[in-house]
Amino acid sequence: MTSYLRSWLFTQGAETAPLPSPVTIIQSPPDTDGDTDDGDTETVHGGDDADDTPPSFPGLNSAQRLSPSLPAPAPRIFTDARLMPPPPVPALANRRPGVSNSNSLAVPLTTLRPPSKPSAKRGKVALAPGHGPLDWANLKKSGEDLRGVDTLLRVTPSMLKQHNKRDDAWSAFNGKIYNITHYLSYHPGGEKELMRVAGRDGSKLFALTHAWVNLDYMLDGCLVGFLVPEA
Ligand code: HEM
Repeated sequence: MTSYLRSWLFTQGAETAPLPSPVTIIQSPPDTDGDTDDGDTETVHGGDDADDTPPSFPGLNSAQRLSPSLPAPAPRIFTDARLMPPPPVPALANRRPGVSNSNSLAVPLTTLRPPSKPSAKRGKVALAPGHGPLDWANLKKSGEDLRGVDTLLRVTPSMLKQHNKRDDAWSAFNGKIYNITHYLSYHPGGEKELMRVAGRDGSKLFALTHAWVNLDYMLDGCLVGFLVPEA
């Protein structure tokens, strides 16, 4: 093939025309029949048969070359958010304090209620030195008699009423009678507050003030007996 072309070139005016450069690209008119493999190559190689010339890109006849050169559209990049919608908001995130949620796994309503505003009346008092909670715990362990009675008693309301003094104070809490005399100076709310229930049933006031306090544990060494109706 190459030798044929070379001989053709030489016979067509070898005397006047200079020799073609070793590699010459000759652009042929567009192939009308679309047949590109018929041996009519567009490139003529000089020298040997080695073909190291990269192909034209885009191809000489490609539609890309024919179309007006428009800027390439920016690639559309889909982010994760576009491809995958955000997860649904969990039901617990929508809950409102104090509002019932039909979801059975919801936190119990009692824990969703907003905390009550602290009352202006409430407040801890400065306890005397040696009268902190740990001191009270140590006093209970000391074995000192905090009850003032030998055996547990059946206490009627009228009996209870007689123990309403600072140095002899009993009070009823949930059916149990406690001698609160020794505890008065250890009470974080102050003696005065605690004395309000001396000689009477303090269950309601206690529950309204600080129901979370473990009274039965704190005063276990002060148990006097049990509240019973009048005979
Ligand atoms: C004998 C039964 C009682 C015991 C064992 C007791 C025990 C306590 C304890 C442990 C605290 C500290 C609570 C805390 O830091 O969270 C406290 C605080 C207080 N208590 Fe009592 N209490 C008793 C009865 C009462 C009663 C009947 C009243 C009301 C008349 C009362 C009024 C207060 C007040 C106002 C405080 C301060 C609350 C605060 O920290 O804001 N306590 N009490």
